[in-house]
Amino acid sequence: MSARDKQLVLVINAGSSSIKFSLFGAQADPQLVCKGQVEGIFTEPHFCAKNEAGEKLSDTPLPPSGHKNHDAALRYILDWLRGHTDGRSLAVIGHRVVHGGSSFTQPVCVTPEVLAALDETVALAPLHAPHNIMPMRVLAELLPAVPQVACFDTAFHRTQSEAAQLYALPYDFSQQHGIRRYGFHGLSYEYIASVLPAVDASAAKGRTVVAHLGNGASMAGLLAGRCQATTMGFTALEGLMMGTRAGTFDPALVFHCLTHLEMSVEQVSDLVHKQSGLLGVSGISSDMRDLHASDNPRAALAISMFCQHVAREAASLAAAIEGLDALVFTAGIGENDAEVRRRVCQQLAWLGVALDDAANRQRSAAPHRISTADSRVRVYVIPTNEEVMIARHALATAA
Ligand SMILES: Nc1ncnc2c1ncn2[C@@H]1O[C@H](COP(=O)(O)OP(=O)(O)O)[C@@H](O)[C@H]1O
Ligand SMILES: CC(=O)OP(=O)(O)O
Ligand SMILES: [Mg+2]
Repeated sequence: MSARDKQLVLVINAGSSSIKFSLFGAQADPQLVCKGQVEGIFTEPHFCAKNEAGEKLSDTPLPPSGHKNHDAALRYILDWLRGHTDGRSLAVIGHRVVHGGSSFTQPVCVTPEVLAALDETVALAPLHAPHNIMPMRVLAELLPAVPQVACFDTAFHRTQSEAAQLYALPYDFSQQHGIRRYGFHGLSYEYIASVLPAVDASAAKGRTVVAHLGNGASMAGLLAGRCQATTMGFTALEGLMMGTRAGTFDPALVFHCLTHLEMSVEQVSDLVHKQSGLLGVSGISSDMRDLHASDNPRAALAISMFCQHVAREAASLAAAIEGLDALVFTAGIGENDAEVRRRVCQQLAWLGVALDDAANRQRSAAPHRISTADSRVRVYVIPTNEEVMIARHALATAA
C-alpha cells in the first residue's frame, strides 16, 4: 500500500443552486467514503450526507444566521468533512467544470493561469461556470498545499468529426471565434462508456445512444465508446427541452424578441434558460416528479413533448452512428422515470426497440436491461457516476 492509498480525493460538482461533494479513497479504483450536497442555496439551504452504504449521516438546514450563497455552502461542507476524514489527508481535489471552451480538452491542474482562462468561459456557460470556478479559488486559499484538478464536461466530445462539430456558419468566422458544438455531460458519457463493456460487450464495441436525462438533459451517439454526435452544442442550451431550458428552437426567435417585443438581452436569456422547458410549458414545475403528480393538462403536454424530443433525437443520433445496438438511459429522469422510458421506447418500436414492461418498472441501483430478450435494440438503465470519473481523472492528472 502506498502512502497515497491512505489519503482521500474530494470531488466538487457545483451547480447553479447546489454544491454536491463526494469523498473517495485515493486508490486507482476510488472507493466512495461519503457523499452529500447543499441544495437550495439561495432559498432554504439544506445539507445532507450519506455514507458509502447510502445511510444518512446528516440531514439538516444550514444555520439561518449564515449567508445564502455558494461560499457559505462550501464552507459548511468543508467544516463537516473535517469531522469525517478519520484523520486522513486530501491527496487531490477534483472539480466538474461544465465548459472547457476551446482551450481545455482534457483534465488540468488548477493554476492561476488556468483560473484566468476559465474566467473567459463564463459567457459560454452562464448557468454553470461562475459556480464551477468559485470553489477552486476558495479551496486554493483554504488548502493551498492540496492540488486541484479541473475536469471538463466538453472534453469527451472532442472525438466528433469536424463535420459533426461545425455549424453551417462561415468557416472562418467559426474558427476565429471558437464556435462549434462543444457538447456537454461528457463526464457522465465517459463513465457510461467505461462500464458498458461489462454490461454489453458487443454494444460497447458497436453503436450506442446514451440519454442523460437530468435537470440538464442531452444525448450522445457512441461508436466503440467514442462520441460521434451529441445534442448539446456551443452551450448547454441546445438539443432536448430540459427542466428550465428551452432546448433547440428557431434562433430567429431571439431577433424577434429583441426587436419586435423590445425585450433586453438579459430578458431573452432568462426566458430561454430559466423560464422554459418543463417549467415553461407546464407552468408548474421543472421537476418531472411534480409533473407526473399533477392532473393539469399542461403538465401532461410538457411530459409528452419531453418524450417526443428524446425519441426524435435518438433516431437522429442512430443515423449519425449508422445503426443502433443499444440505448442507455441515465441521470435523474433516465434512471428513475419508468413512464418516460416506456413512452420513448414505444415511439422507437419501428427502430427495433421492444421494452420488457416488468423489467422497466423494476428499481435497481445497478445497471440492468429493460428490453425483451428478442428486442433488436438492447435497452439499459445505467446509473451514472460523474463523481467517480472526476476522482479517477484527478488522481491521474495530479500524479
Ligand atoms: N423518481 C423520479 N421520477 C422522475 N423524475 C425524477 C425522479 N427522481 C429525480 N427525477 C428528476 O431528475 C432531475 C434531476 O436529475 P439529476 O441528474 O440529479 O440532475 P442535475 O444533476 O442536473 O441536478 C429532477 O429535476 C427530476 O426531474
Ligand atoms: C451541462 C449541464 O446541463 O449540466 P447540468 O445537467 O448539471 O445542468
Ligand atoms: Mg447533473
